Amino acid sequence: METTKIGSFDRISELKAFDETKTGVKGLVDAGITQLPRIFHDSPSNLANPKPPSSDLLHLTTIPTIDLEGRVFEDETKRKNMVDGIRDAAEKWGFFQVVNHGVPLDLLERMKDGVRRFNEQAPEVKKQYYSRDFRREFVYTSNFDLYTSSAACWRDTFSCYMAPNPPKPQDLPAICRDVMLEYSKQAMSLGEFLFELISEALGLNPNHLKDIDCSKGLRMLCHYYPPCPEPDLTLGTTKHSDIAFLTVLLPDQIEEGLQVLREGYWFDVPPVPGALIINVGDLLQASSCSQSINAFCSDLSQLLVTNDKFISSEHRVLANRATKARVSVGCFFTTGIRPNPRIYGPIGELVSENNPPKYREITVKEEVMIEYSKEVMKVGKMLFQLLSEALGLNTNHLKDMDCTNSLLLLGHFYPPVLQEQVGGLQVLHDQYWVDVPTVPGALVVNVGDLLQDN
Ligand SMILES: O=C(O)CCC(=O)C(=O)O
Ligand SMILES: [Fe+2]
Repeated sequence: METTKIGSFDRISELKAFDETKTGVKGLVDAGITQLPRIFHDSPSNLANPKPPSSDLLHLTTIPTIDLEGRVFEDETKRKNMVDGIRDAAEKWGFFQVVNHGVPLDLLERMKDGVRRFNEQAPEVKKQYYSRDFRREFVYTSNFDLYTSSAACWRDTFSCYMAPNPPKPQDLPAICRDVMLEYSKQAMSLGEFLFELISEALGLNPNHLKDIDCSKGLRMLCHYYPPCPEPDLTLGTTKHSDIAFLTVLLPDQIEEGLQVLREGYWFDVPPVPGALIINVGDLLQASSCSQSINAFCSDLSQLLVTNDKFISSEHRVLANRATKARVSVGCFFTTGIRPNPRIYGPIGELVSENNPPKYREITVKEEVMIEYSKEVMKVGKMLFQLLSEALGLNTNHLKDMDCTNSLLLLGHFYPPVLQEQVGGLQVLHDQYWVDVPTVPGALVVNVGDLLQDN
């Protein structure tokens, strides 16, 4: 089928042409396209939407909703119910919704309006923020992984680190500046309260997770999912788990679209009026991403802190089949860009003779390695598809032989002779050493012994 064959059209040129418009998928909708461009066509296996047979639904219903009423009044019985509810949800789903969370409902609406307004303003204004340079304070882009994923998603996003060092107001677009600053403060305060409840749910002192800085860094990702002309051929966000301690997600109440993977089935997250969706991220404790990154990286990716008590579930967003845009705002509690990396590892109190530590300690720098290795896995999968086709085989042939199952990451440092962009790598070709030229932003790929030995 043409849509799954990555090598059957000039994908890179089409990706570049799309990227250079700097107006994202919203720009395609404005141009009136009625067919989905090929760069967005995803594979049937990624699009599959297996639902559990009805008998299985008895024990797997839906993600729980927890009432946080009493957050302000410090009601002890209510607090115990919250803690119990969170423990159960975080162990079984890694996801829950919260109502009566204390964030003003009109602020939720104003925040979503801010995201809509940014994306729906004149293209010339938006374009000045479009970039793939994530060192910038505020970045608007379409698909962070545009050039590395096997299919682009029907989604545009803007993002910004809001804590520990909030941006200067003038670094944020005027159209959503005030509401971003106001909403992120509220999300921080809710997050701090949730980290207290989560600490208690783990049998720890309420301040434990706050004291190890889990609630200090906040990254905000605002997504815009315009109506998709062919929503059965692509996704809004592909399957992933969040690289964070905890995520507070403000969903659009109108449309469903977010799904959580549990026991191999995709569960829709139902809209609950006024609710925020909370999910455990990889740093609080991941289990799912470990399946994709093995070998050396597995003990890094299967992170830490709760020693497997809580799960970081994989989730995705279906392409928007409604007539109006769907928006969402994710607030990710993360270690952020911290000058002195602190070490995270399974919390001592959660480790015992019967429950030995499953993960070793990692530093924040290793968190970057995990993020990088996840990206490299994606590039690798795409390259193995192209290599299979180059060998005249079925696109998935090498992947099906498990060639993409494990990854060994070696970080080399050559002081002080070699410098970045200076080169140094040589390949023996016809008995001559040929320099590998430096190409800015490029990755060097080579065939290994296992793919073909001579
Ligand atoms: O848009 C959504 O509902 C979810 C987005 C998400 O999962 C993410 O940004 O990590
Ligand atoms: Fe996510």
